[in-house]
Amino acid sequence: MKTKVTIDKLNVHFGQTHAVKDVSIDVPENTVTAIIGPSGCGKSTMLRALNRMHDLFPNAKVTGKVLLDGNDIYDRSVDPVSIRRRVGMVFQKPNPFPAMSIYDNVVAGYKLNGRIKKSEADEIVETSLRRVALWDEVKDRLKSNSMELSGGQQQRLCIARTIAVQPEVILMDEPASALDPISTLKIEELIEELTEKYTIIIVTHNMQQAARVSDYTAFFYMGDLIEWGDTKKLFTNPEKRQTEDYITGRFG
Ligand SMILES: Nc1ncnc2c1ncn2[C@@H]1O[C@H](COP(=O)(O)OP(=O)(O)OP(=O)(O)O)[C@@H](O)[C@H]1O
Repeated sequence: MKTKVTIDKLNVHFGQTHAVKDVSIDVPENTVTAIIGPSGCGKSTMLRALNRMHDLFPNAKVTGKVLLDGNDIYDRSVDPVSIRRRVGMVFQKPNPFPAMSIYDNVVAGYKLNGRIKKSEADEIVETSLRRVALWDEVKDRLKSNSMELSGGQQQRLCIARTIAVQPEVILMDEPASALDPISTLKIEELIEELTEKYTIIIVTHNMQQAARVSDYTAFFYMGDLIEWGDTKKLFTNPEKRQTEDYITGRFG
């Protein structure tokens, strides 16, 4: 299987805090990798290092390498904006642009590439909304404000906005933790479908969710990667004692 993202001896510091410690992981293409671990162990920090979001935090220092298709995204010649286009992100709380319609939200990122024809925008909106299974629910009110949607619908809209720019990798930071069980199920089903086209890395607090949606799991503890590998194996026959203690609920 082709490796899409190679994380090689990655470290992230915030001043004195060493949040991610010498982490190396290979992420195979068209799979879901879950990042799990107790609060504060560095999951979100790890995720944000994968599309250079830390460039936006003046106190963050990233060392080591992150390769996308073999090329270092931290290389000096690389424009971080182009990386964020290839590596999209979905956040914990649905964050549609509040002043915009459903339609405009979907094409918002795409339009940054320059002016587009209405027919092209129409097609992107329909394709993206169909892919997140939201089209039938909203096709008759595309010009309504996005805030009129439920939380679960808003999150699917945000995923549609992310995929509209045709990324290669999608980072998801607890994408379902603010949602009810039915919306959560829809997001989980969607994640599975999206692996046909994308490589997905998801941070989740919910171990059942990690076990349900992911092919590979990485367990972090206090900034260290304790163990990573096949999800079924990690949850049934972990190699490290700390992993076993965590997945059996002995701490965290
Ligand atoms: N912008 C920042 N400035 C300073 N310290 C930070 C920043 N972001 C994260 N940290 C610190 O880095 C460490 C890891 O935080 P991170 O948010 O990655 O953990 P997490 O595993 O995602 O936690 P949670 O599950 O609670 O969201 C923590 O000690 C946190 O306080």
